[in-house]
Amino acid sequence: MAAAELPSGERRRYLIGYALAPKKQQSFIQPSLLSRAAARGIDLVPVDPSRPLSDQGPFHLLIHKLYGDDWRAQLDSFSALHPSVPVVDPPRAIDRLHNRISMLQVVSELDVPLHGDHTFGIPSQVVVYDAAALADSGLLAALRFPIIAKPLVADGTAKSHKMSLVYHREGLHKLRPPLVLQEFVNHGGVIFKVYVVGGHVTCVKRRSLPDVSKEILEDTTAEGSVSFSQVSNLPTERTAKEYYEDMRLEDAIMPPTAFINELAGGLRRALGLQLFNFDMIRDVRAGDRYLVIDINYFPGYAKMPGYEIVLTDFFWEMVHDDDVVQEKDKVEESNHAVVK
Ligand SMILES: O=P(O)(O)O[C@@H]1[C@@H](OP(=O)(O)O)[C@H](OP(=O)(O)O)[C@H](O)[C@H](OP(=O)(O)O)[C@H]1OP(=O)(O)O
Ligand SMILES: Nc1ncnc2c1ncn2[C@@H]1O[C@H](COP(=O)(O)OP(=O)(O)O)[C@@H](O)[C@H]1O
Ligand SMILES: [Mg+2]
Ligand SMILES: [Mg+2]
Repeated sequence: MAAAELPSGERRRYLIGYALAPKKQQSFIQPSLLSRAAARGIDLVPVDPSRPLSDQGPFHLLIHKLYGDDWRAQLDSFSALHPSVPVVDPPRAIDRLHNRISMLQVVSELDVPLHGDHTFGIPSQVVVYDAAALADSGLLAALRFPIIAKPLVADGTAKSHKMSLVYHREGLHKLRPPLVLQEFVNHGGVIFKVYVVGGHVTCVKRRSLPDVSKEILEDTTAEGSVSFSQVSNLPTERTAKEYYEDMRLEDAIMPPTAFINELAGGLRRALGLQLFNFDMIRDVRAGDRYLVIDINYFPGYAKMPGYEIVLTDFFWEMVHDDDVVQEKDKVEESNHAVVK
C-alpha cells in the first residue's frame, strides 16, 4: 500500500522516534530500512533520551530498547501527555524478559492448541540465589547433568550472556549466583530462532552448542565445566571449524509453520509484546518436542530475511491504528460537545 494522501494531494508523513543504544542503532537503522519506510511516508528519527520526549517529535509512534528508571519516567510522562501515541513496547511487559525464570514461566503457562503431535515446553531448571544453595543436594536432585548455568538476569550486558556448561556436580563450585541451572538437552546442534514483529512470524536456523556424547552422558566421573557466550552469534566459519565438522545446518528440518505460528501468537498475547524473538531447540530424545530456552526483547532484526519490509509493514499498521484511535477520540469529543 502507498503512503496515505491528504486532501491537498500531499502525502501524509508519519514520524517514528527510536530510542536505542548506539550498537543497536548501528545494526537496526540501516539505509535500506530508512528508504523502505520513507517510501511509505514513514520517517524514522532518533530520540534524545536526555531531553523530554514531548519537546521532540511530534511522534506518531515510539520504539525503544533502553533500560533504567530515568527512561521509564520519561516514557510515563510522555504517555500521560500523549495517550494516543503508541509506545512499543510497554516497559512493564519488557521487564519480564529481564529475568530468566519469569521469561520462561510464560511458556509453561501458555495454553495454545497443539499442532498434530508437536508439543512444547521448557527444560527442567532451578534458580540458585546464593553459594549455599549450590551445595544443597536436595535442590539439585531434580536436575540431570550436564547442565547449563545461566545468569538469572538477562539485561543485555555481556555478563548476562556468560554461561557455563557443567558436566558434573563438582563443576558447580566455580559458579557465581544468582543463576539458573538448566538441563542441557541434546538437540542436534541446531537452534530455531523465531522472530516476531506484531503479527508477523519468521523462523530461521542457527548453529548451537553440539550434542554431548553418549560416553560423556554415561560417564559419572566426567569432570569440569566449559564457559561460553552467545554461541548463536559466533561467526559461522569459526563455529563450523571448532565444533561442527559432521553437522550440516541445511539438513536440519524446520518445525511446521502452523506450530511455530501458534506458539509465537500465544507468546505474543501472553507477553503483551510486539517485538521479540525466542530460541527453540528440538529434543533429540523426543523428536516432536520443542523446548523454548530464551526470549529476547527487540533482537537483532537486521539478521532476519527481508527485515526492512516486515518492519515497515509493522510501522505502517501501528501508525494507522493510531489514526483509528485519533478518529475515535475526535468522535468522542464531538459526542461530548453535542451532549453539553
Ligand atoms: O546484537 P545482535 O544484533 O546480534 O542482536 C542480539 C540478539 O541476537 P539475535 O538477533 O537473537 O541473533 C541476542 O539474542 P541471543 O541472546 O543471542 O539469543 C539478544 O537479543 C541481544 O540482546 P540483549 O543483548 O540480550 O539485550 C541482541 O543484541 P542487541 O543488539 O539488542 O544488544
Ligand atoms: N537447555 C539447553 N540445552 C542445550 N543448549 C542450550 C540450552 N540453553 C541454552 N543452550 C545453548 O546456549 C545458547 C545460549 O543460551 P541462551 O539461553 O539462548 O542465552 P542468551 O540469552 O545469551 O542467548 C543457546 O543459543 C543454545 O545454543
Ligand atoms: Mg539466546
Ligand atoms: Mg537471550
